[in-house]
Amino acid sequence: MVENDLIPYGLNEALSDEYERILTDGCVPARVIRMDRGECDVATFTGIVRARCPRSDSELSGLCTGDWVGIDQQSNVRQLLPRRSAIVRSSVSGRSEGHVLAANVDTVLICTAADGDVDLNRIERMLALAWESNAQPIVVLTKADAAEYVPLDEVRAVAPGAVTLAVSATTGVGLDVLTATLEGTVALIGPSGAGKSTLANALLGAEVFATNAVRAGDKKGRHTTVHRELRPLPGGGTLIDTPGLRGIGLWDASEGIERTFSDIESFAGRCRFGDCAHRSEPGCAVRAAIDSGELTERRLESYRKLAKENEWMRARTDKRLQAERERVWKDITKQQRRNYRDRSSRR
Ligand SMILES: Nc1nc2c(ncn2[C@@H]2O[C@H](COP(=O)(O)OP(=O)(O)OP(=O)(O)O)[C@@H](O)[C@H]2O)c(=O)[nH]1
Ligand SMILES: [Zn+2]
Repeated sequence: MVENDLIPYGLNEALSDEYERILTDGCVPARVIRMDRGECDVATFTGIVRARCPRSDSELSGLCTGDWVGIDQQSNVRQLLPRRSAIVRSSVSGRSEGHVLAANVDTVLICTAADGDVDLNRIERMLALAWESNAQPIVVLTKADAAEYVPLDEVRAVAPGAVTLAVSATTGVGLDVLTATLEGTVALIGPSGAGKSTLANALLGAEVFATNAVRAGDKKGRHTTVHRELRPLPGGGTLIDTPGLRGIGLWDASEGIERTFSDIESFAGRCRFGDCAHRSEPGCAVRAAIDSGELTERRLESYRKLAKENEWMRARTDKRLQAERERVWKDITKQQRRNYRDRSSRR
């Protein structure tokens, strides 16, 4: 196998089989490692290539970092493999679609600085986004060296089903455990200052050292290669370090919310009334859990807030979708009238 092939970028047997089934004549497999207005960098069997994205009105217009594609001999992206997962946030443009930030992500690292206010609500929001994307979340408390107290237990309690770890990129504490937990393509999310870039560099290790070589003359760092968003990790797997992943507006995340709050969902299953609002109803198992200290009022409130936001987003989307459908329908009707007129005038 050549050094530049696609295996460090995550190509495996299953994907190869899929490509074999769908690749059309003259196209070769490639993975999008960076998007750039109408063009993208893709990794191919023979190295990194600049490719042209499909036109914005094409079916493939929503291409993003992490996508597996087929490119033709002129380096045009022609085909897109079905995504195993997609991190989607509400679209800034207000269109009735979510905005895909990264595709085919297997592990989402939810980063929070341990030395500041550890915001549990925000962690829950990011968990909902991660679960919804179909990736496995890992909650990472960063900068553990700088924190007097690392609230691991408090964070574990709000992240059922996810591994929660404390790390320090500075001292290296916890990095071995984290590395061993990583699976496939890894993406980092978290607020500004959470230590995402520093952690990404620590995980990339030698790779970054090679790309940010120091010039001998003035000792200034210099990027010897262009910035890539998706890079191979030294121990296998890949890492997406996408600046855009800071955004955490939810996009239709009902399932993600259910998984994030699986404890509340299971308490709720034991409430006497099926439509219990968990406020003052008799036989409410959720209130009972709060009274016994198994659940916090904060967490219930956080759940309510995210569920409400999600409902609002869905309602808005439904309205937009409706409006878009009507517009399309009107266009079709107009076109039909025109055709009809043309035909009658030709008679
Ligand atoms: N003490 C300590 N400081 C850290 C550690 N990791 C990151 N920092 C510091 O925290 C600050 C923010 O780190 P970044 O890696 O830039 O954070 P980020 O999440 O990438 O921030 P944005 O790029 O704004 O999204 C920097 O000053 C880092 O030096 C750590 O493990 N220990
Ligand atoms: Zn109830």
